[in-house]
Amino acid sequence: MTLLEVKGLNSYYGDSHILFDVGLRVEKNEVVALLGRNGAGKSTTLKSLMGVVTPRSGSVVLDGQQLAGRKSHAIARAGMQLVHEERRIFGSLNVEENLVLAGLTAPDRWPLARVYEMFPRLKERRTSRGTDLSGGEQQMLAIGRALMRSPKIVLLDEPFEGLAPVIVHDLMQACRDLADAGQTIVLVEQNLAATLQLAKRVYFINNGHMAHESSAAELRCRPDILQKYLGV
Ligand SMILES: Nc1ncnc2c1ncn2[C@@H]1O[C@H](COP(=O)(O)OP(=O)(O)OP(=O)(O)O)[C@@H](O)[C@H]1O
Repeated sequence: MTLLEVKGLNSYYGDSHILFDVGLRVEKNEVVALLGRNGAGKSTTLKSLMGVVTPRSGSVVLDGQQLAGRKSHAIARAGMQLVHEERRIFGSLNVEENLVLAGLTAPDRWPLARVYEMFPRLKERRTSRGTDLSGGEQQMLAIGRALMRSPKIVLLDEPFEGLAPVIVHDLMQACRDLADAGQTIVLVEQNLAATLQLAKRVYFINNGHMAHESSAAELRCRPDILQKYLGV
């Protein structure tokens, strides 16, 4: 079943046309990745889905509901969550307060215990303030906050960026558990190995245009595609 269907998305920053008729589809329970060179438009795509950037035209249908043109808070209520690259958490609040606050206005929410089961590290650190967390813990908290709202779909913008390999390993495991539990995810990530381990399908975006779609399995034996769209 298709959970998210995006068609003909055009987004701008001021007069700069950034996304050109972007389209993509995500099945329920699927992990889909969006890859592309720096500045290709990956973050802008996620922001356009979430209403952080308002697309000038196009359609974003989540579970039968048209979301294009709506405000982010309305899109969040409809079941979408974006975990920003810059991990928006409250530094002065502790882990548990951050989580509880995230769930407060949600129409539906995960029990705290379920987030702690997914991220045991957050349970250990539940009384620590946001500012006292490591980068990896902050990322776990940012994802945990999104999960508190029981989203139909989570958009992850470079979750592994700037993290030490050992932390990436732990976070990867948590993301895999999340995917195995049926969470639908759209992932933007520079770490190709991690992306291909998590995602089932991959879209390549090039200069704001959706350029190619491939299964992760195919990509593992087609370095030419990676070379063409990522230069790696
Ligand atoms: N707030 C902004 N105002 C103006 N232009 C922007 C803004 N944010 C991004 N851009 C431009 O839009 C284009 C797409 O940027 P975007 O951040 O979506 O790319 P990306 O694929 O996520 O790249 P990266 O991997 O470097 O994060 C780039 O040319 C970028 O310079």
